[in-house]
Amino acid sequence: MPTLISSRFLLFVGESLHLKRALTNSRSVLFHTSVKCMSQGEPNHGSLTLSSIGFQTETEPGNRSTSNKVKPLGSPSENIKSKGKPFDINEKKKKAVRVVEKQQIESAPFAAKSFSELGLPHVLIERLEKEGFTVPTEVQSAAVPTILNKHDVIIQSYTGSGKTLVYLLPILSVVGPLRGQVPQGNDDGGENGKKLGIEAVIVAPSRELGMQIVREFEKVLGMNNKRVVQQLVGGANRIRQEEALKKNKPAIVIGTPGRIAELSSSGKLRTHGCRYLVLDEVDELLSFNFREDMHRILEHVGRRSSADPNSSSGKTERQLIMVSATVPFSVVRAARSWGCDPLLVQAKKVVPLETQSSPEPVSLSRPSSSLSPNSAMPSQAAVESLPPALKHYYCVTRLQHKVDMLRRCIHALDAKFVIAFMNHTKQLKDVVFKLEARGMKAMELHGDLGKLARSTTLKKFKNGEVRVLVTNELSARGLDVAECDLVVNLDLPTDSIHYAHRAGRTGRLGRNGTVLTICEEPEVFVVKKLQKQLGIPIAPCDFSEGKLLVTEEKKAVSTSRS
Ligand SMILES: Nc1ncnc2c1ncn2[C@@H]1O[C@H](COP(=O)(O)OP(=O)(O)OP(=O)(O)O)[C@@H](O)[C@H]1O
Repeated sequence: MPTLISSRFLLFVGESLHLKRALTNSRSVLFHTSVKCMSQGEPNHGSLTLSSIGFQTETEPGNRSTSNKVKPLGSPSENIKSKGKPFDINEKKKKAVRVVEKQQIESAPFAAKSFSELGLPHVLIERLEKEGFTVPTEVQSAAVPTILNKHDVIIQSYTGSGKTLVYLLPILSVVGPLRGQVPQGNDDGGENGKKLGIEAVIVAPSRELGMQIVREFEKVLGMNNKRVVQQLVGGANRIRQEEALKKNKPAIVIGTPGRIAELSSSGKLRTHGCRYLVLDEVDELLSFNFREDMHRILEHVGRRSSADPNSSSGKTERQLIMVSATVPFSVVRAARSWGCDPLLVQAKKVVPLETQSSPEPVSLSRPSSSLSPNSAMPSQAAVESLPPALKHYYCVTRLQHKVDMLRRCIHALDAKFVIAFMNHTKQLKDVVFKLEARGMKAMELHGDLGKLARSTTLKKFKNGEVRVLVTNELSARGLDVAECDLVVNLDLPTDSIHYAHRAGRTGRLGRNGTVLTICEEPEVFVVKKLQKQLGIPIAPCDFSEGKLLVTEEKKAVSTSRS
């Protein structure tokens, strides 16, 4: 059902955006132009070549591209220079142009040995090194140069592979005090003391994820430059956010769809000059719940590139960056609607989106998907969404013994940071009570708690005061607790996408991690189907004498850590 609804939302957004254009002015024709722009290229279903991504030495019609030089990936300063020029968003006649430098994607360093290979400014690399970031991950190696070359992109890579830095680095290369050609010490985000307004909007589906992204930006920016970024998450004091926007004039805002849309509607957040729109956990942001807010954001944050080359709206062409570990076909469709010639970037490949032609069965994301005939097929949306080193198990027990099984598993694996997922908020308290009664420190985390309670709980979990975080889908996406060594499904996730995001809270950035699904006998076939959809082994297990025993094929093999 959620997929059906979200695809309806997409149709609604797509239709209404186009309809609006058609009704308001003659720009309706331009929609067709932009569609053409997306389908004109030669059919190419392999890796990119210069011609397949439309490399040309002439200026394209309209103002889409004005650059006629290909810069090799190894000339960082050139790359930065060409796009770092300040622009005056108030000068309406002078349309802001996003210069797309076509690049030879094959030369992307899919496993760069250092950040300096990626075309980032020196001052930014220095900051990264100070914070302990020395070697880029594979997806960072592939995606950072692609984004620096101004392509609209979908970034798909498994959980915990560092997708936040994938967009953070290109943005900070161009926006704020660490950008390429600005002398150090000028922390106003612009040249000659001029403020440039909001240049990047980053949208995340939950407050926790929004705040986490803010902290990642602040970490890289350093203490003295924190004010370049402003959080705009829901639940926080709106007046204070408005005052901070006025006073600090941040270049980058990060928030949840509701609060960003609210501030935009009230005129307190001006984003027409925005150059980057990032949708983190994009498949979640496309859900029905966010439809109106996302519609507002997509309409008001910059201007879709090539949507309207002759527009006099005064809006800047924005670069669209969509990110998730799971990319259902709805995201591909959305990227085609809202972006221009978007590329799909994965850890080891960069391909044009036209190659993603076959929509997966709609049933995939439905809660009932596990029962559908197609559900035993590997899911394009969810494969390669999980770190390969994760270990997956399931065990069978009665409903009333689930918490006891959870406790036995924690002891057997000597797990220190455990996240236990359930489907219904009301049941979380009961599990916390049972664990605490047996001397195991636990706390619940869900959306009905206030902002302060949520952040206090998370803080206590992160600093080790709480061993088990009992939570619902709220914590399934994006939450980054490096030490988390065990994820337990006390209730089955609704589908493989939800399984992937829950499981991905452990085993982050190459660490070890275990995922245990505790189910009842009649649910075992669902686990088998999840296993096939995700393309991973989920081994049956049991716990005996403080050890985890794999019970497959009647063999009992001890895999205890101790
Ligand atoms: N190159 C790097 N070197 C060291 N640490 C890194 C690097 N890149 C990212 N990290 C760290 O790895 C952790 C995971 O990164 P991040 O949360 O961006 O992953 P993700 O792919 O977005 O995960 P998810 O899909 O679950 O949201 C973070 O703590 C981040 O600071």
